[in-house]
Amino acid sequence: MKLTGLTVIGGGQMARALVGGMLESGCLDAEELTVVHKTASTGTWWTENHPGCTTTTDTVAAVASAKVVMLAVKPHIIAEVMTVQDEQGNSADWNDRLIISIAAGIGLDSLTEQAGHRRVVRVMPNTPSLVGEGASGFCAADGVDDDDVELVKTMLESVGIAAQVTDPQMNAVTGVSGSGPAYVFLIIEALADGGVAAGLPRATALQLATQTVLGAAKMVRETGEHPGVLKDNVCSPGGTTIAAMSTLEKNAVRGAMIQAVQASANRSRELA
Ligand SMILES: NC(=O)C1=CN([C@@H]2O[C@H](COP(=O)(O)OP(=O)(O)OC[C@H]3O[C@@H](n4cnc5c(N)ncnc54)[C@H](O)[C@@H]3O)[C@@H](O)[C@H]2O)C=CC1
Ligand SMILES: O=C(O)[C@@H]1CCC=N1
Repeated sequence: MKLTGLTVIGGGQMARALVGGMLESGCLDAEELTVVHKTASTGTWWTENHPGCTTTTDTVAAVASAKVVMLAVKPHIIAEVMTVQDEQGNSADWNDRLIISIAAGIGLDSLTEQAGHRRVVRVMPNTPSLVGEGASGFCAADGVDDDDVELVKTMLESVGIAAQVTDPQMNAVTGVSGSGPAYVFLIIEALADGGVAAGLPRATALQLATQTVLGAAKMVRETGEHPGVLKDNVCSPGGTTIAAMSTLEKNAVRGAMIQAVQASANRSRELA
């Protein structure tokens, strides 16, 4: 299934990753994409990186020409976008369009009220969508039919995996996978720092750290084993790893990670 008539409002980091991944996967052609941007440099980025797409600052016209509208601005800009008017004072017509919001925190009740209809899907994607390894959660309002759900799943699965959850669970999705790449980037950076501290050249340490995270994630996914079992398999009795694990537990890394997820989920609730 190909996506046609997509207008994306806000062409920043997440739109670049998600829509960039969809274009790369072939689920969307650049000719079917319109990006509404605020700054000239963002418009230039899209036309240079995805030739064939349309860029504009006219939200009202871009909504009028769309079948599907993706809201990819910061949460506090959503209300401004939904009530935008053009120079002639015409408002955007959100009717007859599937609305997909990727804004953290903004729930379906608020989105449907602002859209004036209930054909609305809330998505929480993540930036690895850019390389086809995204993890997205989504929930749909009751005006969304099975075809729309299939379309959204096709779109998200073209860049990774997609899990359908409830609207309240979207905050937890934000804590785990929306914000999650940042935690993992921090871990990779810290692993590499440790390698440098132990005497490795920076480039070698970063290469080994990156591949280790990739390999460990792939093992969990492909073996289906519980991560605790896989961890135990690395810990030789009296060996190096259990010495390291003891240090990680003393420094409460497990608790820190749980609290990080909760902090992100709580912040997502606050953004509502
Ligand atoms: N960055 C991430 O990893 C993720 C972000 N999100 C959500 O995606 C949304 C966008 O976040 P980012 O891409 O990180 O932010 P960003 O700041 O990189 O992108 C937002 C873009 O919207 C533009 N913009 C502002 N007002 C506008 C308007 N009236 N019309 C058109 N464009 C306008 C800005 O100039 C900017 O280019 C947020 O709601 C965020 O919660 C969701 C999942 C992950
Ligand atoms: O930090 C943020 O608010 C956004 C939402 C999830 C990831 N980035």
